[in-house]
Amino acid sequence: MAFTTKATIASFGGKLFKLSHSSTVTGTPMAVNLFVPPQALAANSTYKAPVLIYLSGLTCTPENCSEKGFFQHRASQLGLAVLYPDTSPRGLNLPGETDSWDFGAGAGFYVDATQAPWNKGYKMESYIARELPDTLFGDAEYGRYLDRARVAITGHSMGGHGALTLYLKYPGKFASVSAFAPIANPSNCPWGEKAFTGYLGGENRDEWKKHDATELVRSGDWKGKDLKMLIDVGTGDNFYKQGQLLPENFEQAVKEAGAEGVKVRYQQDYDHSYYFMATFSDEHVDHAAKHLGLL
Ligand SMILES: N[C@@H](CCC(=O)N[C@@H](CS)C(=O)NCC(=O)O)C(=O)O
Repeated sequence: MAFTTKATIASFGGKLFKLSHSSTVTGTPMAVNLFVPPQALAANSTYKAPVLIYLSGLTCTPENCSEKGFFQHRASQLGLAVLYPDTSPRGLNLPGETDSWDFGAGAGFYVDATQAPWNKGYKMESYIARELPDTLFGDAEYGRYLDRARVAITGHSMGGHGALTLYLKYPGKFASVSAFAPIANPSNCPWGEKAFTGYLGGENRDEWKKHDATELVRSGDWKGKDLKMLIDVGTGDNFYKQGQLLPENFEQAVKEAGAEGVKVRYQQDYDHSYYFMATFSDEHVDHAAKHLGLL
């Protein structure tokens, strides 16, 4: 069994499993929470739940969204599993790793670092896109609840950047994508510039483009393609007002690329907090469920 079960918690008729496993990619133990809906848990059930991966934002662990995002509410009704990974390796003890809240621990940015010392373990792209799903779906205890062929992705802020970029980088891997307040053009905002300088190198701006949702849309052949994408941004979000998110740049790139199926909604007065996610999580679950064949 690849996972150690730290806790099992009843939630909305299903179970939230708090897990830990040893990651080869990061070289550390990784915490991850998994919500399994009641349909898959019922005695003698052969139901395999499709999976929605939720990528969290800066400073988060798997707990933030499990406790106050309320994705379990609608996921339980529809028979959807939700996977909440961590946002970085923990405990590598790299110099400066815990000095700031927007870089290093809790701020892995869902890229594979190329720069020392971060290239030792800060490989969150490989971890989320490959190692975690491979390990989970192959696991004797937890894999049996899940349908590995039906996976969608969502995320918040840094995790919204992760969801959009992984979706665009790995066509076909995820049935749909959604995002709350995503860092949509990291090459042009302070959070992204700091992270990409540290993880990818300040001189490598061409490399940055491969990890920037706006640039990935700009450079790809998306004309007439249905991107199956839902994005919500709160107009009362201070990070939006400070220019950290830049969803308008993303919208402009989508328009120029001629892509279809991208819905960006500006939600009046909502801020950057989990009050915002909890308000719209049912709708983001429905978006994923539609593309996973559950609605
Ligand atoms: N620590 C930062 C805020 C960081 C922040 O807002 N993080 C967001 C993601 S970008 C979050 O989800 N925080 C955890 C929470 O609200 O539970 C500050 O002091 O301004």
